[in-house]
Amino acid sequence: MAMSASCTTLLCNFHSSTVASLSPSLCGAESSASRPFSLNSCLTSSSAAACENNNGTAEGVDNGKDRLAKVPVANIRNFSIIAHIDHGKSTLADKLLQSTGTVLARDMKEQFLDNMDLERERGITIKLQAARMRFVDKTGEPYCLNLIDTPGHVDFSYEVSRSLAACEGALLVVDASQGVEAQTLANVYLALESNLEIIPVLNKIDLPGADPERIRKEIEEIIGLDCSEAILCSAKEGIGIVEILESIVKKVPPPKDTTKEPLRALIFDSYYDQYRGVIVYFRVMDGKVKEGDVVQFMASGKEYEVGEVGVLSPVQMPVKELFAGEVGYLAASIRSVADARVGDTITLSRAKAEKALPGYQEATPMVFCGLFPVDADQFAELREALERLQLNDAALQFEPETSSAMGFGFRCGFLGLLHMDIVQERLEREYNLNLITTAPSVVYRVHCVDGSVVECSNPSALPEAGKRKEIEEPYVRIELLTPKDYIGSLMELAQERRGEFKEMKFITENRASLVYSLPLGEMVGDFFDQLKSRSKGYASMEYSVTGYKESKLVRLDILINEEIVDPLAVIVHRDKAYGVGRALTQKLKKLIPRQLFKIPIQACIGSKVIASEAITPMRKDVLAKCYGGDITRKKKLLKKQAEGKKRMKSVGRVEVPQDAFMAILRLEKEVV
Ligand SMILES: Nc1nc2c(ncn2[C@@H]2O[C@H](COP(=O)(O)OP(=O)(O)OP(=O)(O)O)[C@@H](O)[C@H]2O)c(=O)[nH]1
Repeated sequence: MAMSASCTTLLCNFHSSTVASLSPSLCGAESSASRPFSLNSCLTSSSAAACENNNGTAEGVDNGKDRLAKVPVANIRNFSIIAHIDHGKSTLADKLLQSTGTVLARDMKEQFLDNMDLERERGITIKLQAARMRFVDKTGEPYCLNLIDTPGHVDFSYEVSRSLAACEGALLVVDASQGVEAQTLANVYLALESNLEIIPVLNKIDLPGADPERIRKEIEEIIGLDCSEAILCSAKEGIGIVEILESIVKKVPPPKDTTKEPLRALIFDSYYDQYRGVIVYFRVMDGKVKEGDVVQFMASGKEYEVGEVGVLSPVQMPVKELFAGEVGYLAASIRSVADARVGDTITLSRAKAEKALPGYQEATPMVFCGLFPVDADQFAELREALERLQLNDAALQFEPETSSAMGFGFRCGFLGLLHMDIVQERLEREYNLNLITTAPSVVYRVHCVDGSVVECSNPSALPEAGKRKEIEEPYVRIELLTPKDYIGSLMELAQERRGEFKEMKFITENRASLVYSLPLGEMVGDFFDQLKSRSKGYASMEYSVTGYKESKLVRLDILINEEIVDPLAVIVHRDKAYGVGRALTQKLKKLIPRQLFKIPIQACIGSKVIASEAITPMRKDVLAKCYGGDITRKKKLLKKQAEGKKRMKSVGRVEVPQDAFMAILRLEKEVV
């Protein structure tokens, strides 16, 4: 997966004074916001003369801060920051960049590494980024530190694992007022699998509720990590930052100098740049790579000639060559991120490595939904927008879908719900599309009587009852960490969602871990919201897909005004079908606006109606209260009404609003 935050945005975020400070020759260059790529082309010329490499060391542009000065491999440190969401990873990364002079404080937009607008708004890191810093330790020895940022959401754990595999060490950031959370655990396990040196950092010690001693013990008990030297830090106030840098230098081992071996470089990120093709971020594990080399991406088999290699400081700065241990980028006019996927190994085409680096996985979408343009004329635009997003996001899948109720649209596959949300939001925001989205569904495996097996991600396409032998659905192992007061309500939640209890452990006196096996289909939707609301925000969760299991599932069809509305069809467990049918028809009755005629709403399994409601006729006359007079006021009211109708889809003669297509996700209270 590669979500599409890009260095385009990164460059745009630079203040023109930063541009000037990077290279004197850039003074007076066009604003990076208006011409994001002018910065890079300028850097190409300024750096060409300055880059010289020998015996596995890196040398680059001296921009006045020696940021890219030459250091031996023994003085390189590659590290990551792992943390639960909101424990302060991005704030700490910002402070590390500032205190090493990599980015000047005055140019620092808060959370520099989270550079995509959506990330900023949601306060979460979706996309990984990397930055090279120069740090001189207290003995006066200069070091090159490469920070590889990781996304902080369960949807992207594969990316986390790849960026960790590119490092030798990791800072484990734990909020000193909150303690260990589910995501902390999941990430620590990933780091341990990659044999990383882990440095515990207790963040937010400035908060009145911080209790570093308690959290120190908690980490030791739960993770078994020695925390006697854990660093006390307040990323916000800049406390403990130098100690962290010293500790990285002291504890994280340097990369091995394997420059003489055939090239193997691990891709931990890539994004599509419309002018230069895909830009690949990688760590050279063995060998070396330079401009002009023909490289092969071992998983995709594609070969390209390298047009540029460089380092991230954090803007891209071309260098002549990158050696084992170094982190950098390359551009090779690659057409799509699918050719250079995260986790793939880059090797030289003329001197191939025997084996690719371990750990590569294809991205498999887990959640699907239908996207339909409200205005049928926007179908071509939607296709183009999806194609453009896909250039940058190898995990996004889509194929055309036709629905009798909705017309032409696309069935799209995503890694998880966050991924789905982001893609939808980008389509609407960046491509100005007005979309109707159907409720998310998982992929069901249907065994048919004729012996065939059909994978079905669209409830309305589920084979007829008579043709099916059994249906399997994906299951996840879910671990919930919660204060003990909420154990009861979370167990209730898991049981309502057909969870099978696996184990419960008290990880400290007050906090428990609950493990369930749960159908993924029950988790898409509002599970996370429910978890947060039932635990007053204190519980956290982590899940991984374990496989498929047979379930007694049925397809529930919804008829509005006697017409089947296929995007409203849902696959539910047989025991829940009546409750869901009743709740869904009641909910739709509330959501669909009254019309001039009576509208029956029915829920059916096959031809059997299991619940029905009716919307009584009435015309909503927005002008009813507007006696006489002012035409402008009337126009305003009518315009408002028309705007409200924008996100509606006509199904036959009935206008169905967007909310109705998501009604299934908000039924919990109603379903018994
Ligand atoms: N009081 C205090 N607040 C902090 C500190 N560090 C971070 N914060 C705040 O905690 C919130 C979350 O910080 P982020 O840096 O965005 O957390 P994150 O771990 O990067 O979150 P994701 O990007 O979602 O993974 C922000 O409001 C920060 O201002 C700290 O040392 N003290």
